[in-house]
Amino acid sequence: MDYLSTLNEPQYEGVVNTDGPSMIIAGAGSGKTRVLTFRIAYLIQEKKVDPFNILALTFTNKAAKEMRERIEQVVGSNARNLWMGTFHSVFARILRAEAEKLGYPSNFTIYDADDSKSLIKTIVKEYGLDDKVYKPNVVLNRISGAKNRLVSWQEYINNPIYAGDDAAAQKPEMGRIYKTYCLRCFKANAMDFDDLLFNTNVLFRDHIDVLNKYQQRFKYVMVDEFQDTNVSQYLITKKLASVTQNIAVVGDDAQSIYAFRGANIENILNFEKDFPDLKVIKLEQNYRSSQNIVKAANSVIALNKGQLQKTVWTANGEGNKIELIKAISDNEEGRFVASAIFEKKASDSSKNSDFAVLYRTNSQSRAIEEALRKSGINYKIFGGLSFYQRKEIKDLMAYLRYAMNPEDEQSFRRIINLPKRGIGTTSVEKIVVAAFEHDIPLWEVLTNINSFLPGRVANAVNEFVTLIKNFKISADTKDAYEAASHIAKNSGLLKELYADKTVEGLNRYENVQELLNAIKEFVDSPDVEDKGLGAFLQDVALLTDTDNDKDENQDYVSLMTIHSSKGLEFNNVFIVGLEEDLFPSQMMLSSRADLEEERRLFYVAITRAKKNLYFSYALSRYRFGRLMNCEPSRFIEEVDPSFIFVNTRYGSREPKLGRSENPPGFSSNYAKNLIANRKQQTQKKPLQYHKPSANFRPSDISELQEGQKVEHPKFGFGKVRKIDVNGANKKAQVVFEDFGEKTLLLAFAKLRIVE
Ligand SMILES: Nc1ncnc2c1ncn2[C@@H]1O[C@H](COP(=O)(O)OP(=O)(O)OP(=O)(O)O)[C@@H](O)[C@H]1O
Ligand SMILES: [Mg+2]
Repeated sequence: MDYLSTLNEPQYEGVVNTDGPSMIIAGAGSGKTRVLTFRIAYLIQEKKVDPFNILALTFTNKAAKEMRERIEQVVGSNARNLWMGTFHSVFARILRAEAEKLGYPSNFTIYDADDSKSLIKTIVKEYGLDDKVYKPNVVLNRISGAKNRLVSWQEYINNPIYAGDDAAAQKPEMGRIYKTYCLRCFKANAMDFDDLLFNTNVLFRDHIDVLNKYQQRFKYVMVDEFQDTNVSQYLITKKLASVTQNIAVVGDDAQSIYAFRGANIENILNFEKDFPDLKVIKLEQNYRSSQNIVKAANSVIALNKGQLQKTVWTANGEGNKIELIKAISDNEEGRFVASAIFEKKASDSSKNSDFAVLYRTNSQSRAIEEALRKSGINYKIFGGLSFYQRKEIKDLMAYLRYAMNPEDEQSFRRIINLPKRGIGTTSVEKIVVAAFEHDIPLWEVLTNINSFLPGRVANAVNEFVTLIKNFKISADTKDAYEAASHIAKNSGLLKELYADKTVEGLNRYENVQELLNAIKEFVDSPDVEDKGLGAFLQDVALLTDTDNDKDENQDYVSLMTIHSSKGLEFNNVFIVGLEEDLFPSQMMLSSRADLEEERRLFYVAITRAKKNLYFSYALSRYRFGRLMNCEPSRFIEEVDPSFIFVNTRYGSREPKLGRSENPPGFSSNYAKNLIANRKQQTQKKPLQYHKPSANFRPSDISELQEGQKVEHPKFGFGKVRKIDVNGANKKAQVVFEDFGEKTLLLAFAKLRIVE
């Protein structure tokens, strides 16, 4: 068995000790995921366990897919029957099978965060409450928090301790909104993401026979990234494994980064209590990264007080130091990243897929994206406004969802007047309220609309009903692709998009075609058993940020948030935007616990790198629509400086922003300056614009030359780097002393030529 011979001693223990509970809490890159993968292969191949009896819970569907592929390499296609996926996808599947026990039909809809928010908005409005007090986001977070602690709306209302004592909880109507939200979801045959876990808990609590069935089925349970499970997820796992006790969990407390979403690090302690026969396995050797990277990561995480003691070392070579790059602006940062990738590819023939750019927030991708595009480097953004969040895609998806479930209120609202049928929002409200007040299904109101609305609108609704009935037949009788094509065509959506001949319109049309392609692919895939529309919709509803991996065979640089990068590895990693208030995030500075979570996030980012790691920061950046002056992140300074090298080749243009010129981490004064600056500047101010000189008069710039010095009324003095005569739009690229490079359209630019 050659795959076992590649394991070190404790990894081997983790693989072959398949009976009874075990837990591996170990540092990044030490092979935890690999142990789980091999353990499954071992169960199937050596222990002759039927894959049907194995359940493996991963953090993303992508991780599940990769594990499955690796297992298939060992055991062959037999691995297909494994149950492996995210908590949400596995339990959505169980809930579909058992839905009627909870009073749901099996074709229930899964509401995404937008659906949930818009439902909350509606409820807040219906109650005549102020949506500045009851912000949909805040309310949703609160409801989500309650569900993840398994606090039902009844408990929330009856027992104020559940509501908590923070500002959000003090709002008196929160309980009522929670209640109505749940009732409306139920009525719409819909579950939100948190319900998938909450309802699984209810199912296993109230239906012992069902629990027994799954306990017997899943004889071996495994959980990756255990540190990020919440209470609700933990309870489900615990219950499933409580009979056989064959459970293995792996994780790293130093990588716990979802406390803000209810992940509970105490699950590690609970696990020890709940499974007293536990075998604890330690992995200490990191196989992923160079010495420099491992040591740098250790030096950072050592600053956290609340960590379990762990050793992480590597036998890998020393490797290169971390390169630190300073940029004047976010755009320049993007260009540096692009140049560094370009040069690295040229020097050692790396592929695009060897690179990842990691950032704290999705909005940072813009500058990086632009620079990569200009350099002709293929890239892909994970997360953010993904394909499935685009309007035209959501529109068609709403039709598909509605054809499956005519009680789905959010989809109904989206499509009832799309394309326009003359059914206004007042009529829509009347319909929804009628269903609620009479306590009848929405579909019943629609099919008896003449009793509720006056003639003209009623006629329009009747036409809509006929259309949906027709769609329903096709959803019930055809495969997902045929049904979706039929619906796209006959709903009028495609026609409307086709009629729009603008570039955006064309794009939208192509996006819809692309969705149909994706459905075709789904239907054609040998891994898919159920080829119906419902199965496809469920698949899409449960996509996680890193899943959207359609063009797998292409070679691209990965752009993603650090949160999404968990568990992944790349030869070369850029951590960009290492600036105070961005990373660590401004919102995470209020308590030591929050700052420690940010630091763990930094640790996760560092440990994604195998060979080369780059840090970058910009001295100014557009945020919230304003140009902000930024300071380098404290995290840069927290890395032991002996592992860092300042790359002045990229960051050579010194800005004049009154900052300390010392690169972070290199001078003992640096920390003092940083602290002093931070105290002075608790509130970030936008950069001061230039005051034009007294003799400022715009010059005739039709003759503007490269190399000339100019004055701009806002950006001050600068030098013309390049003039671009491309068609009618003559542009100048000017490097301003204080604002970095700007591209100005000469037809509009007010410039004084100084010399
Ligand atoms: N014994 C080994 N021999 C060779 N390579 C190994 C060994 N163990 C792990 N690796 C490799 O090290 C890398 C990290 O392993 P893995 O992803 O399983 O670590 P992990 O502990 O799950 O990391 P993370 O905490 O980031 O999720 C992988 O490329 C894996 O193939
Ligand atoms: Mg892992």
